[in-house]
Amino acid sequence: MPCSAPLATLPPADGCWQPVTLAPDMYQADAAIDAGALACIVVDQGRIAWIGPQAVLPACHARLPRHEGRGRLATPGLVDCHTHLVYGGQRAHEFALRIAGASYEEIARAGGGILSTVAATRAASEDELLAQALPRLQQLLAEGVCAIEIKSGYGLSLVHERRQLRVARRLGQLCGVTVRSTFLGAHALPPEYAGRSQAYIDLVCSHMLPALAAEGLVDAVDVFCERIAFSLAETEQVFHAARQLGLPIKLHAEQLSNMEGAALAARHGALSCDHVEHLSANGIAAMRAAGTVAVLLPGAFYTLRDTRRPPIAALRAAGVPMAVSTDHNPGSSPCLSLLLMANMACTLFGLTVPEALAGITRHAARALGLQDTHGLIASGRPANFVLWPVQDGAELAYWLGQRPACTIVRQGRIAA
Ligand SMILES: N=CN[C@@H](CCC(=O)O)C(=O)O
Ligand SMILES: [Zn+2]
Repeated sequence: MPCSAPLATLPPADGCWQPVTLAPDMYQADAAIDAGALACIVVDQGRIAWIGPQAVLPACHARLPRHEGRGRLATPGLVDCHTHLVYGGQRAHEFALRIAGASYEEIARAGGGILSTVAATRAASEDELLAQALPRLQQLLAEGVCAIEIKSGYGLSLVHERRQLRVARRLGQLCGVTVRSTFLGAHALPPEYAGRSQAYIDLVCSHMLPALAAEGLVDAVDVFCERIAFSLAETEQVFHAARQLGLPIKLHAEQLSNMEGAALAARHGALSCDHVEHLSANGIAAMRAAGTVAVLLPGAFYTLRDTRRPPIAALRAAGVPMAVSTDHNPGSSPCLSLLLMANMACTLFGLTVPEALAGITRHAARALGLQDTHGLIASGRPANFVLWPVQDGAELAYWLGQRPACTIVRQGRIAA
């Protein structure tokens, strides 16, 4: 599997990758490339050193080894910007309950849903969580993912949230992939705090978050703002705590109802608001003003057989960047294909193909604050790109359940 070998043992990608074609809007060339012209990507010491037409490759790069590009289509490494990849167990029985007519909210209110995964996650050791998450990550990486967000939120106590975040860090090291870890302690009310929501949020803000941040385990902070989770006031309290620690924020916003969480998050400078099926005009305006990314999660929409689509036309008209992610989790989106999500963003939500491809690269990188290093092929950046055996970028969103045999350069190494 692609990440079972330590990154350092994989062959370096240094050299001239040619000939390749470059997907439009996914690169910044150092010399103008005519549409469809064969190009070259130069990697030196693990970084992209030059991009341009083969014909004008600077002599200084000619000494580098040559890698066969076979005319393949080059895109940046994919970015999966919203996952809950580390957890114990699975929830297939809830799938059966929903098919029989129960709703996600009803299952959650009856003590299932997120809380059933909390029980399974707490029961697992750190090594067990790692062993369960690793094959999931490997599947995503095999499809070209080069950066991924992993949230906590199935521990809901200091010791158990720490365990999830530590596994996220270990996965990044083990697989040589950029992992952004997001603290989602305010994902659900743990059973031992039933009826004491404010006390739990106080614990999250004054104890759990500062301790985990001090251990270097937190890159961003998220909240599930919803009628089955946390209120607007509780959400804002977590945002204040995050900002005091200088941590960026994100929000699970307007998934099942309009809580006006997106507007609140945007006012706090959120990197992203995610789900957003019930997003209001007010929320869109605030996101536009703040430059907040809308992260679309068609896997959850599909799995929960939702009928309310995110307001794509209004987001597009406002110029709010739209990212697309798997939302991999055992309840609402047990999905391990970002390309399938690009397909569904088109078919279910009405994104254009270029929008969907920007959604799993450039805009997804921005949703993680990684816009300067990921999501675009450009000189000076770490070498993260994929060479696809297709002629047309539309093929990436077109095939259903097919994993193209691609060449993957991740963190300057040939990973596949
Ligand atoms: N909506 C909240 N959190 C997850 C689902 C978590 C679960 O059901 O386990 C989501 O993003 O869809
Ligand atoms: Zn989520």
